[in-house]
Amino acid sequence: MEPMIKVTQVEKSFEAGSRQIQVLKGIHLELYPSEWIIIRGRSGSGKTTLLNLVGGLDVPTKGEVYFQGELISAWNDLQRTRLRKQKMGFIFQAYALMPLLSAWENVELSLRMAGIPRTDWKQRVQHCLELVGLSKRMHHRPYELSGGEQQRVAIAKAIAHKPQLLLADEPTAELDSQMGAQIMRVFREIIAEENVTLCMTTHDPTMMEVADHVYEMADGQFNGSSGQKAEL
Ligand SMILES: Nc1ncnc2c1ncn2[C@@H]1O[C@H](COP(=O)(O)OP(=O)(O)OP(=O)(O)O)[C@@H](O)[C@H]1O
Repeated sequence: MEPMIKVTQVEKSFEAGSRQIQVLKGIHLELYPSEWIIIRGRSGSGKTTLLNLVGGLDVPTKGEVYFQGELISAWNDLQRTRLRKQKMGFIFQAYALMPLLSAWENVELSLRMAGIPRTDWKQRVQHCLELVGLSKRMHHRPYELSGGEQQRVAIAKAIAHKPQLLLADEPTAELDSQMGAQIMRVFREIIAEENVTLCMTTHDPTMMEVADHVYEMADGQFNGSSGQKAEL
């Protein structure tokens, strides 16, 4: 089977005044369809930088990033934006919901932005909100929801247009451990139901056993991989 994502010998440096800071120092990563991987590491180790490269938000200084066999690190901004819009969904630490819109309207907005025909909205919004366990809170606005519920709306939004790859940057950082575990269960269900592939970052050691693979990032490099799937 061909990997969905392949990262080969990737390096990334940033200019800081007259200095160059090398943040990624030779990363190799393969992510297969319907797999769930976690990139774990301390703050500043380079997790977000790597996720941005996998999601085509940025390009490496050296090395290659492939998506479904296409060398996306050589693509221009417009091509990468189009790819993100069609095939990827993003989830962040802060839930990024529209505060005046209900959960339902937030998910609907995501379908509108993705250019999905209006006739498909109702069924898809309902399905996504049910999938994240919010069937009883569909018409609540974000301020009427707990942090965990808001993050679940954000997940419903991110999967609404049926992306193949889901990228989640510290999705549980703002939540207590119980709500964090609930988000992990939601992810597992989404992978099973929607055949989505998930790449997420965390610095929480308790999250490790849920994924297919855990990559430990330290100072811009992987310390080897580990981790076995466990029951939630
Ligand atoms: N655009 C940029 N310009 C300069 N330095 C940057 C830039 N983006 C990231 N860095 C630096 O790269 C290093 C790694 O940042 P990154 O956000 O990837 O780490 P992280 O592991 O995701 O950390 P956190 O868990 O705190 O989000 C940090 O030292 C950061 O300051």
